[in-house]
This record gives sequence, structure tokens and C-alpha cells, in this order.
Amino acid sequence: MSSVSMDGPIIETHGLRRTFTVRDGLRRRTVVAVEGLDLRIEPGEAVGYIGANGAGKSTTIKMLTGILVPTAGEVRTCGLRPVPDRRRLARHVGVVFGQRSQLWWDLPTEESFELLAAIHRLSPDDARSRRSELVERLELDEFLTTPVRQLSLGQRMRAEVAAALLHRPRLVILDEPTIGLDVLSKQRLREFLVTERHEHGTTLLLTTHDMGDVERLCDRVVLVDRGSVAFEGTLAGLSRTVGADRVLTVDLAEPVPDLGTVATLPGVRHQGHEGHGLRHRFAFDAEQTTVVALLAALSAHAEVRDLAIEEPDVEDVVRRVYAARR
Ligand SMILES: Nc1ncnc2c1ncn2[C@@H]1O[C@H](COP(=O)(O)OP(=O)(O)OP(=O)(O)O)[C@@H](O)[C@H]1O
Repeated sequence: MSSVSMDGPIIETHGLRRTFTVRDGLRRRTVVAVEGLDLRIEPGEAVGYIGANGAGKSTTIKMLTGILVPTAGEVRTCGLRPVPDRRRLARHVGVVFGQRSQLWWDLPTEESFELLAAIHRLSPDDARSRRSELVERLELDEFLTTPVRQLSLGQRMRAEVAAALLHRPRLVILDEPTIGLDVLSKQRLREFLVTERHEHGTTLLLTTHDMGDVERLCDRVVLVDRGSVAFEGTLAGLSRTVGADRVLTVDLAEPVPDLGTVATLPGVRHQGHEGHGLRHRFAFDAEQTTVVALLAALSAHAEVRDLAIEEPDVEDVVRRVYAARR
């Protein structure tokens, strides 16, 4: 029997592959969902696992957690083999699916927590203290006695996260955790995950289409394309590779058509102007120049009335990486 490794990587895969056989009319066809995937994630890391729809993210997560058997290759999660050791692995891993509930639909949230505490065999003291910690941090108080099916999406996601983290897993896998949430709920959930990680050294692996999740939560991104790794590194590194800059748009009090030539800072590109120079767009690399420095440089030459900052979006970054590979 394999043992739970406390110092090796939390996730390690070599040449991981998974295919599906699908029917195409009368014929059968093989779909390769994951192809030769090599991943290594160390304890305490927070990794964003991104890619287009159908790139193989969910299939990977299912293999990491023992829901799906790999067609070929090696996989270890917390030092265990996910399929044969699935029950032992469940003690060390918490999984949150943004689009699928793991709570008991007709039960009040607090009863789901009691059931989960029993399933994970937490001691009554441990269950009580962890529960109060989560209730406080995720602000669950107001709806603990409400059946899950009556919760709003934001409330349900907080309850899902609490349920997945009740047993203090070493690894938390989140599949689109902020999908459909409003700005405030997203922010709260991200803040909670950051605190949890700092206090308990929890490893995070999350799939997302929201660049804000990656920016605020992850030290590293792994980008998959057709089931294998297309990029691995920091978000800044990814932005450098494909030029996913932020864009600052400024509206001026008076037209200044040549503003693009006067604001010369490292990592800033003037993208053009409209309205005879009333509105200008600047793409900038946040690693090299802050928005404050750029604004200060512009204000020396023009009176800025209004401004907007656009963040790079995951789909756009992914498209550019794919385009560069094909
Ligand atoms: N059970 C299945 N049967 C047949 N094909 C499947 C099955 N599950 C996944 N696939 C196929 O495998 C490929 C990878 O799918 P997967 O769901 O892992 O992608 P994904 O990156 O998670 O996409 P999304 O962002 O849309 O969730 C797709 O072509 C998908 O159609």
C-alpha cells in the first residue's frame, strides 16, 4: 500500500493520457482528452489550470481525484494512486465544482456539515472549532438553517467551499469556483482562499475562465492545449510571452493629438486616439509600469477627466498562446 507523502510533490503526473470512445453515427471514434500530461505541483503552491473549452481540464481533475481511470501514464496525488487509494485520498483533498453541488439539496447547510464531519471522522471538538472558523470567515451564519436548494448562488458557493474544506484538506481543487458570482461574492471568496492558504499552507489548484481569479489567487499558471501543457510559468511570464497587456483609456478635457509621443515609459504602447485626440488608449505591461506612473506621465501633458482600465482576459490570452503554437 502506498503511503501519504508529506514532503514530495502534492501532484505529480507523467505522460498522463485519457481517451474516450464516442459514437459518430454507426462508427466509433476516439477522442483524446488528455495527452502526455506532465504536471508537478509542490505543497503550498497555488496553480491556475487554464485552457479553452474542451482542452482537457475537467478530465485531468477527474483523474487526479480518482473519478476517472487514466488510459495511460502515471498519476500521484498526495503521494497516493487516486483510483485504488480513493478513500484515503478523500481525507487529504477537497473538491469544489462551481457548476455542480456536493451538498445535500434538501438539508439545511448545518446538517450537511454534520454529515461531512461524520464521514471524515472528525472529533466533535475538532468539528466544532473548524465549523465555527468557517462560518465566521465565510459569513454563513445567516443561512445555516436554510435548505441548500433555497440558497442564492453566492451563498451556495460559500457553503460548498466550507463543506469541501471542513476536514482541512492539504489540497483543494476548485473547478470554476467563481462562475456566475457577482463582484463582491467573488472578492470575498478569493479573500477567504488567500487566508486559508496562508494559515494552513493549503495547496490550491483551480480551473477558471476569470483572469481575476488567477491574478489574485495563483503564483503559477499551467495552460493546456488539446490535453497537454502549452505554457507553464507565472502570469506575468505568460503575459510577456503573448503580450497580454492591460489597457488604459483616458478621456481628456481638451484634445491632445500627440499625447502618444510624449508619454514614453518602459512597457507602454500607444494604441491610438479618437475624437481628434480627446480619447487615447495605452497598452501597458504591469510588470514594467504601474498605472499610477503612466497616469502621472500623461497628466504632465494633459488634463485627464476620466479613465478606464481593462484587464487581459483568460480567453484572449489562451487564444494568443494557441495561435502562436499553430
Ligand atoms: N465522458 C466523455 N465522453 C466522451 N468525450 C468526453 C467525455 N468527457 C470529456 N470528453 C471530451 O474530452 C475533451 C476534453 O474535455 P474536458 O471536459 O476535460 O475539457 P475542459 O477543458 O474541462 O472543458 P470545459 O472548459 O468546457 O469544461 C473534449 O473534447 C470532450 O468532449
